[in-house]
Amino acid sequence: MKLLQRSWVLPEQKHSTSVIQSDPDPIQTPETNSDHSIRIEQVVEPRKLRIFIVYYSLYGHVESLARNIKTRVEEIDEVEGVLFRVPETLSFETLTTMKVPVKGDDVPEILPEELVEADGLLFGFPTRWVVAGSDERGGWWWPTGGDRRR
Ligand SMILES: Cc1cc2nc3c(=O)[nH]c(=O)nc-3n(C[C@H](O)[C@H](O)[C@H](O)COP(=O)(O)O)c2cc1C
Repeated sequence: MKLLQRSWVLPEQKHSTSVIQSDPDPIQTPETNSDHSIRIEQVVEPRKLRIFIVYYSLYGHVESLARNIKTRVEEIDEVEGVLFRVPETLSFETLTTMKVPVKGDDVPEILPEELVEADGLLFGFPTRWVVAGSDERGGWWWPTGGDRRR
């Protein structure tokens, strides 16, 4: 479904907007009113709700869960699941010693400050000695600082 968005842009840059349902044909009609306000109508695609699925996974189990969750999330109409990795903080030597499989590059990394771009958040972290692994606790999660309140 597409939406027809009507905007009135006044000389002082003020504008009011109303959104109503419309047929699928795009329309874009700039007009000037007697009070010099400009009327703009445009058909817009309603944006899907974006749920960020943010995970850390050494051996792939949490990654597998995250990919499954993305599939399930996208069974909901107008919802998109977007996968993100927490950046790796372990060195290449440590990863090799721990026999960690090489990760694919189809899932981008995310920075804490980018979390606010999501409409919803789902996190997946493996348990390490009863708590979330230290990558999530120390290297990534705490720097979100004030953003956690948003
Ligand atoms: C060093 C280490 C410590 C772990 N500590 C715990 C723990 O305390 N409790 C638990 O249930 N699982 C623990 N696990 C198991 C992992 O949390 C579990 O295997 C998880 O699925 C691994 O996820 P990944 O394959 O995505 O890395 C530990 C695993 C490792 C390697």
